[in-house]
Amino acid sequence: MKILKFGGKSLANGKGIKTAIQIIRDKAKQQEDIAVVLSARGNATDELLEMLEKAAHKESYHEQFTAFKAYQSQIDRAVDFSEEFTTLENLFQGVSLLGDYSEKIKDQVVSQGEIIAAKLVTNLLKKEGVNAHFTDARNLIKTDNVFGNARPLDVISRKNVINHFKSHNGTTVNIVTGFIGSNQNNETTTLGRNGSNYTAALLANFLDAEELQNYTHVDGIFTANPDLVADAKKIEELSFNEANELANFGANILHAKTIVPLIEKNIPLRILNTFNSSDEGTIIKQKTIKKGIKSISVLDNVALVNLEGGGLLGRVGVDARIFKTLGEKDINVSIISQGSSERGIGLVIDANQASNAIIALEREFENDFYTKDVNKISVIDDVAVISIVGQNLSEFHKPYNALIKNQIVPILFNNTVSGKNVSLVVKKTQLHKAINVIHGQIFGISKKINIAVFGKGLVGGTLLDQIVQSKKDILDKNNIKLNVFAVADSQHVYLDKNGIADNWQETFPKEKVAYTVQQIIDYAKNNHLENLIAVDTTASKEFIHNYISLVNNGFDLVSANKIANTVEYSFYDTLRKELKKHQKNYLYETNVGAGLPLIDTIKLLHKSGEKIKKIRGVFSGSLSYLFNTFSVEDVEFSTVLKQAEEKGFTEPDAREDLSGNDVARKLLILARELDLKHEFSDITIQNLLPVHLQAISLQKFKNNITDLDQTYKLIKANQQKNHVLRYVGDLSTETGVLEVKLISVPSNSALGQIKGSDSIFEIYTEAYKEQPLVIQGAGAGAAVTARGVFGDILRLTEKL
Ligand SMILES: NC(=O)C1=CN([C@@H]2O[C@H](COP(=O)(O)OP(=O)(O)OC[C@H]3O[C@@H](n4cnc5c(N)ncnc54)[C@H](O)[C@@H]3O)[C@@H](O)[C@H]2O)C=CC1
Ligand SMILES: N[C@@H](CC=O)C(=O)O
Repeated sequence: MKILKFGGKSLANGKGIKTAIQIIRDKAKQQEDIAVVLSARGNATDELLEMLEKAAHKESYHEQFTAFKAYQSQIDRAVDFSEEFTTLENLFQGVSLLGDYSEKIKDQVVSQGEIIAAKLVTNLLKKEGVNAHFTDARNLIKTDNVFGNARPLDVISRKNVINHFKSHNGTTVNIVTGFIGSNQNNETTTLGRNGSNYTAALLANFLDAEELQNYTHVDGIFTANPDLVADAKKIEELSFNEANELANFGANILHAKTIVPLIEKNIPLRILNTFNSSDEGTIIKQKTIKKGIKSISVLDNVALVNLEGGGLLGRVGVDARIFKTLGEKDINVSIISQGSSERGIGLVIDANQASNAIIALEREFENDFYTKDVNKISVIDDVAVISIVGQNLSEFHKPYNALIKNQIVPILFNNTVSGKNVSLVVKKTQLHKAINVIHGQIFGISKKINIAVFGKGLVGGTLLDQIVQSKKDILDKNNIKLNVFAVADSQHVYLDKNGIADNWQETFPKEKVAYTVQQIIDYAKNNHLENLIAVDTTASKEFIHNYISLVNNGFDLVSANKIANTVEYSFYDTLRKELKKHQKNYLYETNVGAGLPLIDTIKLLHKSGEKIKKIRGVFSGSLSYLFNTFSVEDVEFSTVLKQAEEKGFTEPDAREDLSGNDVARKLLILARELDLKHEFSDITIQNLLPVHLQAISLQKFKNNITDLDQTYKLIKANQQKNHVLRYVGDLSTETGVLEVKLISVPSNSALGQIKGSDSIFEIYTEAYKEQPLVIQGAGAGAAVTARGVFGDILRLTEKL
């Protein structure tokens, strides 16, 4: 036999009840041996309780009652509910007169919901030709006298059920009311939370069913609550033990007491979706094939009570007193944590009981306060418990590290001795983010990286386009979801927590709003965005002052902007200390050589102890292009400069390149990588700009750009034969000299032979003494730079 159980939503008017009837009918027609257990339909239980409350407060419940009756009768007007409706009317009237009600009355009221459901379904099935039999569970499930949460009496209930099914067998399909029973005086009782599931589990146990099929409105048990984690996936199978842990820790589709009768008889429980008949659901059984982490569940209506005191050390019986005190107040402790120093004990309890718990504990430990053995009993009531069911402790460092990287420091930990369940208490405000971080980490379904791009000019804009083009591939290949939630220029931002549109260029002007960086930080916080990266593709001297605040607020940094690495050393140093303190990363590979792997190589050589003696080369892509072209073509200097600008090689203000500042910055960045604490002012720079073009506005400079032509014509003409101009940087760690200057070199030398916008870096080390290690390639350009920034982002995603 199979027991089928249908929940309230599966029996609601419309598609629910229609489909439920079809499912039962088809199984009956296929001569499956089934019994059906039903909850109240739709929101009937809640509505009955609301009306009862209204009656107790002498408020009018009549309108709601009329609507209730209409809803319940709507599907089949032939069913006679007069007995149930009259019972309810009488009960409400009585309660209204008294202005109060007991748990016993409440049970009589709510039980009508299940009775009405079972009567209706029986009738509908009969119309479909099924030999359905209305079965009132009050005649079968006998309970104690605890109204509202009655405990079934095993022996007598078992006997009643077996006898009933003996006399109603064969083609009969028993339609049983869930949730309700009766005591020895035949007074109606109810089985408490998840009571209908409990009835179904008891029936399965008493009748040795082969399976219990629980029809719900979801496809099964998920790796996490899909309302909180968009990436949550359905679990195919769970063991009873895992289901039990999930049940204990808030997976409200299950309840521990409903699993026990199934474990006893090894009866599988299948969670199915009434509305998705093609889905196999989740099966819960004794043994499963797949091992490992199965699900994350949450308890969010909890409080953490903390009892602290130096005098607790070595004292016998403290825990016993705590539990006795709480037990007397009927307060259940779901987690206890005590350090080996015994100076503090943390207890997780239901949030609604926190005040009672504090009052009771303060009373119990009153004398211990006087003797100063206990200093403090406090409560943190805005906490939540996340339980990772199936989590092996040996693997726990992964989600833990991910939490810390996202600035979520759990308040308390707890694990089961079997090592298959770890629970964390976190601040409720961090719950959403925490559960997503853990889920992404342990299921590896896809790790979501939330990116804010500051600066949407040449490099930033190209980067955004590259992300749009590649994000699907990256998701498919690497399981990484790149979610750009903010794009900003100097004044406006376009925000979307679910990711900017692919046509962001068109959307930006429509969606943009004025902003401060703090508002973007708050946006990320309020939307629980995890794995945050801020990308600086500005050339701004001001923007870098946001770096520390971004780092403090959980962002890792990627930057094409060279300013932060080249302002005074104290800033450089402070930023690194903040990064270390917050375990954040700052990647800036494109600062020198655009997309070339230069900084990484230098770092690696330096870290490995290889002494770098000298770095020399053409550091600037734009000046490389400028002099490569100008040296060999008969063309004006200003014309080539304009071409370099148009090709995106120059800085937003090309004078940054011509002044030598940009190359000097690159030199300084490399020097600092080698632990030289140089300042920008320590660099000897040959400025290629005549004085009158240096301090004027950018526009004026552009208008007078041809003023450069005569000077460079002369310099070019005065060179030795077969020589070309190159603007080079020279860094000597031995002398500490950093120099940038224009030189003339033989056209067949290494520097003389470079083409286009190529940069070339010659790295002389102890191992690479005579023949330097050479890195050469495009040293500027939006596409290569954006690709380099993208590379940094991807490098970071591996660390997150
Ligand atoms: N072009 C190249 O080959 C390379 C460029 N870089 C660096 O990339 C950076 C960007 O260069 P481009 O894209 O050519 O510049 P760009 O001028 O085209 O774009 C800069 C963008 O930053 C925005 N911006 C300015 N101040 C801002 C602020 N405070 N907050 C937010 N946005 C702000 C501007 O509105 C503009 O959209 C520069 O720092 C440059 O040194 C680095 C390596 C190579
Ligand atoms: N303007 C720079 C761009 C890269 O940093 C250069 O020309 O090298």
